[in-house]
Formats: sequence, structure tokens, C-alpha cells
Amino acid sequence: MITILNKTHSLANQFLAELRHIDIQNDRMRFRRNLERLGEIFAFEISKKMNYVEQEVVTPLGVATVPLLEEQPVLATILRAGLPMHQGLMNYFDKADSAYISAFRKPKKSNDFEIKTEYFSTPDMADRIVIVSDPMLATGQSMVVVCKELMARFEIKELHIACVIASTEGVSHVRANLPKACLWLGAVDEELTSKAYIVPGLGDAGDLCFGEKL
Ligand SMILES: O=c1cc[nH]c(=O)[nH]1
Repeated sequence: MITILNKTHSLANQFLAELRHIDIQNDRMRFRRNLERLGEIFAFEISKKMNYVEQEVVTPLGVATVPLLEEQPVLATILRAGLPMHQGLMNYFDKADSAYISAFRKPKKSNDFEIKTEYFSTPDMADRIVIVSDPMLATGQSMVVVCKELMARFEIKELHIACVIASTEGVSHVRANLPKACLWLGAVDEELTSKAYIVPGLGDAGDLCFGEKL
């Protein structure tokens, strides 16, 4: 299953436009907040596909029956660019557990790179619904490596992947390697540069959030 937010007219398009806009994206606080707002929208959209149980809530005037989430998801994110989206997901799934994973591109001798993971801080994810967020799905390699490592450690019940901008190549790679995952995307762009940046994309999401790293 794949859902793409910009296929529908909604405020998500305003937040996406500001993230991309060369004159707006350097306002670091707004950039992070727009990623957070999209994380909130993804949380709301994903919540519509989850299971609910009817519960009674006592009000000052009576008893209301309300459907409430049957179970809390685990919110996993890839450091460091995933943090603002993760905050947005946590704002809505406010009782969820969190997981943090570090992944980076290690250059190879050829003009290529391989994905290395280092840090895994996770709860027990066995039989849990897991939502993995990362703003940019470029080649899709980091996402696939991270999800496969999580799936090797835990029997995950349901896997959701949320990304603000994906490339068509990234989407194909994820669909080929994680065929059961539900994909939640803000927009899908056609092109990737030789250094695996998405075009038109928005640039380097981690740097725009937190500044250039060495
Ligand atoms: O375009 C891209 C691709 C990967 N990561 C980014 O931050 N931007």
C-alpha cells in the first residue's frame, strides 16, 4: 500500500512547498517545524488504518462511547534527519514507544557507497506495529537496511514507512525489498543525482535541520 500526500489538495502541500523553497528553507526553525507538521499529518493518516476499541468516557454530564486505539505503535527513526518528523509523530501518538537507529553512507573505492548502521536503541518490537520515519527516501538503501535489521531482531507485526520526499528509484527499491511495508510519502520526485540527492528534492535535510556536519 502506498499513500502520497500531494496527490490530494491539503495543507501538506504548503508545508512541502516551504521545505523545498530556497528562500524559506534556510529558516532552520521553520524547516524543522514543517517536518514536524508533516510527521503529525502522517500520524493522523496512519491512525485511520489502525484498530480501535470502543470505550466509555465519563463526562461531567454523562457517559460517551468513543473508539480508542487498540494498541500503541513503536515510532522508529533514523538519526539525525528523522528527529523532527519523529517529534511530529510523537505529538499525535503521544503514548507510543520510540526507537532510534543511526545509519550512514560509507564511501567505497568506486564512486559508490554502502550503508552502515551503528546505534540501535529500541524497545521489544515483537508483534508490534512499527512506523519508521526518515524525511528523504533517495536510493532507499538506508531504509531497507534499517528495516531488515529491525525485522531480523524482531517479529514485527506491521511495518509503516513515512518519508516526506521520495525518489521513484527509492520507492521501487523499498517495494522490491520490503513488499509488505505500507509506504506514506509526501511527494515522489523523478530524479537522483550521481551523489544520490533527490531532484528537485530540497537539498540535505539533516544540514537544513541542524547545520552542516564535518
Ligand atoms: O536529496 C537528499 C537525499 C538524501 N538525503 C537528503 O537529505 N537529501
